[in-house]
Amino acid sequence: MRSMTNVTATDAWHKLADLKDGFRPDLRGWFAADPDRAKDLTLTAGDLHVDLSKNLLNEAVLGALVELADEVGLAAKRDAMLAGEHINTTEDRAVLHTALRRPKGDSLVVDGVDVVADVHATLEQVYAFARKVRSGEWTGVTGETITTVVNIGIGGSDLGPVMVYEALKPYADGPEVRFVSNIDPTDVHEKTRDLDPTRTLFIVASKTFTTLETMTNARMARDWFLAGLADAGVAADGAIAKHFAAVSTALDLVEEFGIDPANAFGFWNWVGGRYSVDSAVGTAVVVAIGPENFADFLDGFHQIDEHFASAPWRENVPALMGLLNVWYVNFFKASTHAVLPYAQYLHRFAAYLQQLTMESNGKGVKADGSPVDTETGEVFWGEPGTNGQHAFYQLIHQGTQLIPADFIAVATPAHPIKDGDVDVHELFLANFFAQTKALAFGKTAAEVREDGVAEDLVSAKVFPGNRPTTSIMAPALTPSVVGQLIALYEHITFTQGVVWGINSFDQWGVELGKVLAKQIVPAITGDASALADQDPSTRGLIEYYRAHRA
Ligand SMILES: O=P(O)(O)OC[C@H]1O[C@](O)(CO)[C@@H](O)[C@@H]1O
Repeated sequence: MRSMTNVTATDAWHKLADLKDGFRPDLRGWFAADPDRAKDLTLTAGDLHVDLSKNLLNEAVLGALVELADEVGLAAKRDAMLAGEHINTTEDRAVLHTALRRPKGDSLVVDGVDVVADVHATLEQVYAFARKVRSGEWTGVTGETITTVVNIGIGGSDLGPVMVYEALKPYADGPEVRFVSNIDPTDVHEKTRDLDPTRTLFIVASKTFTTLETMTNARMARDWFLAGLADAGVAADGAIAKHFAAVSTALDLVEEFGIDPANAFGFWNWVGGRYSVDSAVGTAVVVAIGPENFADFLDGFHQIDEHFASAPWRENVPALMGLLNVWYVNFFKASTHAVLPYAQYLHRFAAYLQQLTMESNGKGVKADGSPVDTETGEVFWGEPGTNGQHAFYQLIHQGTQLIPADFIAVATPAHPIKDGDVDVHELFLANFFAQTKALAFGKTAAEVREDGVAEDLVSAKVFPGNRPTTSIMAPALTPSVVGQLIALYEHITFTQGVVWGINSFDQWGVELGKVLAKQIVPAITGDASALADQDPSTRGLIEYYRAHRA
C-alpha cells in the first residue's frame, strides 16, 4: 500500500506552527483595527449564514489553512468521495451518502450501477408506505389505523431519525413516533407500556440486521405485540405483516425475522450508519413529517453538498470550519468542541453529532494502517442554550482549556410567543449574541474595577475573552435547514479526516466490546469456568452482580 503523506511535514503545517509560535489572540484589537472583519469572515452556504469572525484567525492563518487543504489534496479526496471511489479502504467500500440526496434524474454510475436511480426507486417505496400509514389506508390487524410508530434501532439507525424527528416536531402531523434503542429492557418497556398493539407499527432499522441491541429489542417488541393481541383475543394470523416494517441492507435477514419483504426498505453498503438518516433509515421521519417535507430535507443536504463540491476554499464553509477545527485541535491542543443550539428543537443535535464526528474521526491509525502523525478527533458535546449557560458555560468562559464552540440559531421561531410585551424569541437570541460577545471580548480587570468591584474579587470577575466561536444562523428551522446543518457537519468531519489522513468511514473501535459482551454472557448466567476465565476485576463485578441480583 502507498504510504501516506505526513501532514506535519507539509509546508502549510510548518507555516501554521510558526504562526502559532508568535500568535497573540486579540479579538478586541482585530475588530478595532479592521471594521470589515465581520463582513469579510461571514459566509453563506445554502440558507446558512456563518460568521467565522469570532475565531482565532487572521489572514495569515486563513491563508495557511487553505494551503493545507491544497497540500493534503482535499479537492481530489472530496471528488473521489463524490464519484464513488472506494475511499473506505478497510471495508473496501464507496462512501456515497451524498448520492442519497441527489435530485431525481441525476445519474451516478458506481461499480456498474446507477446509484441515484436506485435511491429514488427506494424513496418512492418509502414515500408510498408513509402515505398509506399517514392517510389511514394502512390498517392494523383489527382494521384500525396506526396511531404510534416505534422505531427500533441504535447508533446511526436511531440517533439520526430521533434527532430529526425532534428538530422537525412542528412539521410532524402524522402518527406519533417513539424510538427504542437501548438494550436496557426499560427502554422498550417505557416506550410501549401505554400503547395499544393493534394501533402500533414497529419499524426495525438496522443496516446489518444483526446488531445485538436492535435484534433483542425487535424480539421483545414482537413478544409484547403478540402477547397484547392474545390478551385482547385477537388472532395473530398475518398480524406481523401489518405491524412490522424494516429498514436494512440485509433484506434476507429481514425476511428470516418474519417481516414481509413488501414492508422492507433497503439501502446500500456505501451508506455508513451515521450517514444514513437521509436513506430509508429516515422512514419513521417520513411517516411523521410526510414525503414532501422529507424531500425538502434531502434538498437541504444537496445544497450544502453542491457548496462543498464547488466553493473555493476561502468561501467553503464546511472546509473552513473543518480546517479551523484542525487549527484548534493540533495547534491549541483543544480536545473538545461544543455545539450549542439556541433552538430547543435541536436538543438531540449534539448527541447525533457525537456519533457522526467521533465514530468518524476517533482514529489512531491512518488509512494506510500507519500511526497518525498528530492528534485526531476531538470530543464533540453540547446542550441547547440557554440551559447550558446555567450549567457548564462557566468553564468555557473562565476555565483553563480552550473550547471552540458553534452557536446555532434561527431568525423565525416556530412559536412566536410573548411574555407581556417581550418577544421571548428575542430574549432567547439576546443570550446567543451576548454569550458569543462575552466569549470573544471578555471583560478586563480595568472594566471590572470600573464596576466598583472590591480589589480582592477583581481577578475572579475577569473574563479573558479570545474564546473562539462560530455563529450559524438560518431563517427558520425548516426541513431543508435541518438537512443543511447535517450536511455541513458531515463535510466538516470529512475535511478533518482528510487532513489527518484517516479513514473517517470505518468504525472498528466498536467491535471488541461487542465480541467480549457475547463471551461474558455465560459467566454472568452461571457458567463457572467462563467466570474463572475472566480477569479479577471483571470477575469481581460479575460476582457482585450475582450476589445482589434480586
Ligand atoms: O444499523 P446497525 O447495523 O444495527 O448498526 C447500528 C450502529 O452500530 C455501529 O455499527 C456501531 O456498533 C454503528 O456504526 C451503527 O450506526
